[in-house]
Amino acid sequence: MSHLEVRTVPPTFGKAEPVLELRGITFAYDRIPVLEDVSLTLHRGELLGLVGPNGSGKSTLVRIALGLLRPDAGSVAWFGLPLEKFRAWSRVGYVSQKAASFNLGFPASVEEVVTMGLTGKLGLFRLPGRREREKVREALETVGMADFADRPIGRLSGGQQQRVFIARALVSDPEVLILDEPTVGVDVRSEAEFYALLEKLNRERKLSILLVSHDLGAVSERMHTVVVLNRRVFFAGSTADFRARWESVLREAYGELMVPVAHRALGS
Ligand SMILES: Nc1ncnc2c1ncn2[C@@H]1O[C@H](COP(=O)(O)OP(=O)(O)OP(=O)(O)O)[C@@H](O)[C@H]1O
Repeated sequence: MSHLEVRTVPPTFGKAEPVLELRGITFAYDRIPVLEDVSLTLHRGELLGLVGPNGSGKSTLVRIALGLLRPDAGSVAWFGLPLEKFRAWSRVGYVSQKAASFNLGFPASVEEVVTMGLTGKLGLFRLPGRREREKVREALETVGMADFADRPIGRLSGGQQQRVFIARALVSDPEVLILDEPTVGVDVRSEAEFYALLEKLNRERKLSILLVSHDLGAVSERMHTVVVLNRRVFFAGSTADFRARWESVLREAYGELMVPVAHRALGS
């Protein structure tokens, strides 16, 4: 992927409004420490890649950001409001790691699955009206899945399912999207399309995106900023800065073994 243009951080990020701010997050499952003094800021309009080896605490950090787990220390703020006071969750779209391995026997149609993304706005038992159905269609069009609206979700490929789950997260018009390893089990072509979709959403809908990923190559080329996590933060900055010193960062964060692998992934 080395032929792709390397993006740098738009200089406005430093001044852009923070969408999500994690400060000094420390967390342990029982007594096993998983995160130590982790800070991370996602600004408006930023494409941020959160990378780290297996078990480095990425999903845990996301779950803390979403208020699904309570940190032992540190704070979370959304749009400048402390998590405890933040209620406007329709501003935040989330696609979990498990979305790509959806139960193939699940009978709901693509349209129904995306409509579920409106539950917060609709209430559980109200049927969607014309306006809501338009929103669902619009979200499916954005991800290129409008032709599949009537198809049972279980009869789609992993990459197609992933797009449907992104549509479900988009249907409430969020300002930020959190994606936890959504390209697991997806082929290279779908992966390239996936990054193109993220760029489109960022450009056209001004979405801020936090992407959890293992793919150092794609993240360092397609995102604006990168955070390298392994219990603590080993790097946070622009992808251009990361590419200038990735070898020492990865040696520290992942260990020596990762360096030759990363050489291939980063195409250098
Ligand atoms: N519910 C849990 N109870 C106890 N330990 C857990 C739990 N969930 C995760 N862990 C442990 O916490 C650590 C961090 O896990 P986490 O899922 O946050 O890592 P990750 O970086 O997202 O990993 P991966 O890249 O493999 O998805 C791991 O050692 C994991 O085994």
